[in-house]
Amino acid sequence: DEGGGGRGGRLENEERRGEGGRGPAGARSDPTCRSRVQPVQRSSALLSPAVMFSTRKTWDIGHAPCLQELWKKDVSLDASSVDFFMSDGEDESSFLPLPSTPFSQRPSLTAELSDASSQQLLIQTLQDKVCEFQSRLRSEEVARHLLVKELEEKLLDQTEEVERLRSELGATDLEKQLERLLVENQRLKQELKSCRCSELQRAESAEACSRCPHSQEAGDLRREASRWESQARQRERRLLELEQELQEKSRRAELLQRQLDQWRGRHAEAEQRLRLHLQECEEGPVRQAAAPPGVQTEEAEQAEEAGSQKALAELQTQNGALQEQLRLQRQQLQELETQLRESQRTCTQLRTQILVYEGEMERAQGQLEAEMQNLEEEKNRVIEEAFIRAESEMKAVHQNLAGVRMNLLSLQPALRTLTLDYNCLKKQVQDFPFMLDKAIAEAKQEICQVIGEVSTANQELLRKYRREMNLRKKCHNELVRLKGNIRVFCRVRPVSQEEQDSADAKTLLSFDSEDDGVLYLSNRGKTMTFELDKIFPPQASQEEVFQEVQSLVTSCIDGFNICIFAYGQTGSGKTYTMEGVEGDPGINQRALRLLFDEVTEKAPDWDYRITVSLVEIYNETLRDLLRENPTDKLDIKMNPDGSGQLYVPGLTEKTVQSPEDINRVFELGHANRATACTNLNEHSSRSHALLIITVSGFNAAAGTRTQGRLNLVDLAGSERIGKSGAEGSRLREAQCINKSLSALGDVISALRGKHAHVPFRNSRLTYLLQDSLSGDSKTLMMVQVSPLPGNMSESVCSLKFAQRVRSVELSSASLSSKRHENSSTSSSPTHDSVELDSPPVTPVPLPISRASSAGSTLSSASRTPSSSRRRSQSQLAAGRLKLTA
Ligand SMILES: Nc1ncnc2c1ncn2[C@@H]1O[C@H](COP(=O)(O)OP(=O)(O)OP(=O)(O)O)[C@@H](O)[C@H]1O
Repeated sequence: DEGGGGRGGRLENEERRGEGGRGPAGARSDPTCRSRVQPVQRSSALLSPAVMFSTRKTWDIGHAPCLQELWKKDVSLDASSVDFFMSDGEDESSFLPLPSTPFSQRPSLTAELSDASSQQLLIQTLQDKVCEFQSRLRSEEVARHLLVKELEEKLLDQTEEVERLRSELGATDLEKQLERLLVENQRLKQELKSCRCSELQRAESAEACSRCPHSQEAGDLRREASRWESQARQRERRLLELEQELQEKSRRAELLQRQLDQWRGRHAEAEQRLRLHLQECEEGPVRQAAAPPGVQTEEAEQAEEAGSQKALAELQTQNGALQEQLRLQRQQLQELETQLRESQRTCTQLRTQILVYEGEMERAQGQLEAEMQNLEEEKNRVIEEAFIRAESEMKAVHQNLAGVRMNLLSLQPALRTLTLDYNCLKKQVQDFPFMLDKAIAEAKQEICQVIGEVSTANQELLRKYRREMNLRKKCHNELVRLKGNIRVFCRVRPVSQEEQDSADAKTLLSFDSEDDGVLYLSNRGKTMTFELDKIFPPQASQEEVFQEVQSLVTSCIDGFNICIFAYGQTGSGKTYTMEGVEGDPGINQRALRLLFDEVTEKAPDWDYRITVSLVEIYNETLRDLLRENPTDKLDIKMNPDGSGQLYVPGLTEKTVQSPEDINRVFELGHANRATACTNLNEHSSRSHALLIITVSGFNAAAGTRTQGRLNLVDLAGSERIGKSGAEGSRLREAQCINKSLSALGDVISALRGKHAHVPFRNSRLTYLLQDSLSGDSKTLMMVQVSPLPGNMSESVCSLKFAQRVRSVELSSASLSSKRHENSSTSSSPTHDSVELDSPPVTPVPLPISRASSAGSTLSSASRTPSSSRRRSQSQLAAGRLKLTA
């Protein structure tokens, strides 16, 4: 670079000196030549390094002289001949017609030189001048030869300089670099191809190892490789551009070469013209010398001298033209030098760019090699991992394959069986629609047949059911007729806490552990035995008591009329048994709840309606406790519908559908009973309280209707008037109570004695309960007894009342032997000694009524020896019933 720069600096200095040396003539430039040169300079400035480096041939511009030496020679030439050549400033056009002008003036010159002597002198002079001119021409020719030689040498030097510059500028290195880059490019292409192959292999291995955990890394590597591929493609494109630029430079060098050749041609033509002109100049004096002497005069000599002067002027003009040509050639040389400098600068730039590109290429190559190395290592690593994994997987697959083969061998028989089953099932499935249709048709036919049979059976069942119902009713009636419809229970209340503290707490009652129908009473050293249907000791719970009566309650649903009386002295526990206390209800609430449950159970077939009335009988006055004004008196009348049944006009009947309704009814009854008296406890002791439950049922399927009535009666206290010592209103109360209780005893006696007349009308109580006491109705008398010795007399009266009823019952003719046995038991010595102030029961033999009704049987839990005895009687009666049926 320093040598090139130095040469460039020297050339510029010499160019400046040359311009200064040429003076005004150098300042005049040919516009055509300038216009011809300038486009070339512009195009050379636009040449790119890529064109210059495209091929070496573009720089083969032939032999050229060194411009520096040429310039030095040119300067020396210019110093020796400038005064001669620069004497005239005519332009180039005046030089060209030079040969014609001397020959056109030469005949006039010959005519004027007539004088021989003068002509000889003139000729001699002219010869001398010609000789002088010839010598000068020769010298000029020599100078021109020298100039041409110098120009040729300059061209040679220039060519050599160009060659040298080419070598110095490293054209060969550039070509080597280019070749190296091409080789590198080929190598990169090969590597790229191998990378693509390896990528393909990697992709195949990735497909083979679809579960490879390095698939992500392989994807990254592929993206990196594609990035490098794109960079390589960019560099390839850059190389192509450089090649194109080099080709362009080559074309430019060829153009310069052609211009140089043209310039040489023009130079040769000019030289040829100069030679011809010199030859003509030499021939002119010779021809003049050949003309006849003696005719020359002084005038001729003068004319010849004028002609010589003119010729000399012409020669000077020609010399000026030649000088002008020389100046143009110098100018062209300067232009060529300028182009050369441009080329040198371009070469320098190209070299710099090449160095930069080389650096980039080396860096890129380094990066690419490192990436390739990394990729190769990564590829090898991934391949190794994949290989190891594939090996392990292959092992597992082989093992699985072996297991599968074993399974296959073992499964083949099963498969055959399954195939057979499948074919069989397939055939069955194919046949299934036809079979299904056939089965459906058969099923329809069977269903129709069964429906017909069921319908017929239903009709038959319905007929049988109705017959059975009638039979059942007949049997029940017969049973009632045979066994009686009144049952007598006794319940002994416990001693309260206050009563236990007193001295009178010792009870005189005892129970038979083996017979729940026997009660012993010790009085004055004597023991009385009372035998009833059931005796509840003090520890008997409300539930146990209700279990004994619930069969009676449920028979109400079947359409029977039921009466349950609580009989006993005041404070013996009647209200407790019937109503109960809070949290432990008595028979009333339990009966209603049981009825609800039974009705709900039969609901699908039966539609039941339960109504409730609450009535109080006080001093033979009937009052409705569910009425708004409970003090109103009610009357009992014969039903005007001609059914012969009684009814109470205006009696409130509340429909109950839930236990909540029951609670509301009882609360209302209690409230009305409390408002009608000053002392509720005393009032309740002196009045009868009746809960009348009516159950009406309708069976739509059977078309049957039932209606049963359950009368739950809490009777007034049964203590004797004499003992109580009552007077006035209390006496009247006691009389009314005695009257009604006596009437009840009379009615029961008449019913059991099957008297033609039953005195129902003797009291409001019996009159109101007439329908529930007559016919196939059932009655339970719950005799309440106090265990206290102080109440012993009343307890004995109550028990004797119950015993008498039962004695009458056992006096039936059908059971005469049993009655005799029982009579001997009951007529114990102590029995007769007890004073009986109980209601006046008519001592008429009553039918036996100790067994349960057809719709109500005693619970198995209460079966005792006594119960077994009673059961044997029931079986006997049932046998008779069967015979009757
Ligand atoms: N089986 C029993 N268990 C526990 N306590 C009872 C039992 N029977 C009665 N009692 C209690 O004895 C007391 C008197 O009972 P209750 O009022 O029922 O007699 P009563 O015969 O109805 O009297 P009244 O004729 O005055 O109505 C009450 O406090 C009652 O709680």
